[in-house]
Amino acid sequence: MDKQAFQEEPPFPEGLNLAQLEVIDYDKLVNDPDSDEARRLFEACKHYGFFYLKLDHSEKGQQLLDLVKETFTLQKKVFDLPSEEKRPYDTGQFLGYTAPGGTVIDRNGTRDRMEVWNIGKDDIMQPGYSIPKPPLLLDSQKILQTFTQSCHEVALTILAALESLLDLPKGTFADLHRLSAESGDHVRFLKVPPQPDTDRRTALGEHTDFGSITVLFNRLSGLRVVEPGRQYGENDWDEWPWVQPRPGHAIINLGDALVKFTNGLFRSNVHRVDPPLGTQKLVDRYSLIYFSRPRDDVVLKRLPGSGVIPPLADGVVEEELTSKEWIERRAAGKRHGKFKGPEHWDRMSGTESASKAKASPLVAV
Ligand SMILES: O=C(O)CCC(=O)C(=O)O
Ligand SMILES: [Fe+2]
Repeated sequence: MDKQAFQEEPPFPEGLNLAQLEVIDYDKLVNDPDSDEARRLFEACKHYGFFYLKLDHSEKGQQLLDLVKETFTLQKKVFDLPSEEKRPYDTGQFLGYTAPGGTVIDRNGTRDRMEVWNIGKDDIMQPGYSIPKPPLLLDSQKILQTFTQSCHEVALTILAALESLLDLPKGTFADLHRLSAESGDHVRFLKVPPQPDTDRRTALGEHTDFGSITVLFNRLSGLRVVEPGRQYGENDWDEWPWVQPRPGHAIINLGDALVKFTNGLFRSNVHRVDPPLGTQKLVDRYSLIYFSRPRDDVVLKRLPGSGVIPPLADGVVEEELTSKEWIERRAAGKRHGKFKGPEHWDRMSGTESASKAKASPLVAV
């Protein structure tokens, strides 16, 4: 049996230019946050800002993989609900349901080719929140809670290893990302349906994630990233490397908050989702994602007290934006009805230009 293939999915297409991402062992990070593995993680965060997290040979990791399987089944059932049952939950807000074509994916206002359900962490963990949901999701509170706790733990484990190498006081990141504090963390169900051969387009446009650590599970081709240091012209759109999902692994990427905390030492890589290729183009593409973000009230600025984080350049004054304000600004006009044109789009951007410009070489550990 090919260990790199998902048995229940059509095979990953051959001959694609693949992103060469590091593989980091979750078990080693859990057991020794000061190991060589942590140093490799640190280098991967400076270089690609994306890496694989190997989960399948530890008990904790395997528990998460079992949950992922269960949650994939749940999301399929949720998206299989008839449109009229889903539509009432599409209120134009970031959290809740977004029907296909409900967001714009570029500065020209092109519509997406995906279906999304964003479920807030506070809604999942705090019973009083209760954003309206269909019975299927209300009945699944327990599995969503366990998935949230498990992914949050993954994020904190990664952050603890990074914190030590950033020479920050122990517990800095744990405090900035408390599970019990209000924050923009959320679970995302994402479905990209097959597209006709005559009209195939990017499903989710290029972007950086807004928060700290993204824990992503997908099974098909589609995800594409920017190769560090490579400058892409308009015509090189099809040269972005593809990320091949690996059974037993999560794909992890860093978001804007970590770029801001580290004054650009870490990279929040620009990525997008194209329709799958080969025989994978015939089936629905699902992803299951946990976005971890700093507490709502945290101001996204260079963290003090580290000799490793580069100092601000002379004359640079950082903006005073909280994590909540940052997410609102970035998400604000992406809903189709709220989009106000290319300049408006540019004002919603995050750390994309820094991500594309910078290239820290991968240092071997
Ligand atoms: O589906 C994927 O592979 C990536 C999705 C993504 O980048 C996102 O939802 O922010
Ligand atoms: Fe993303």
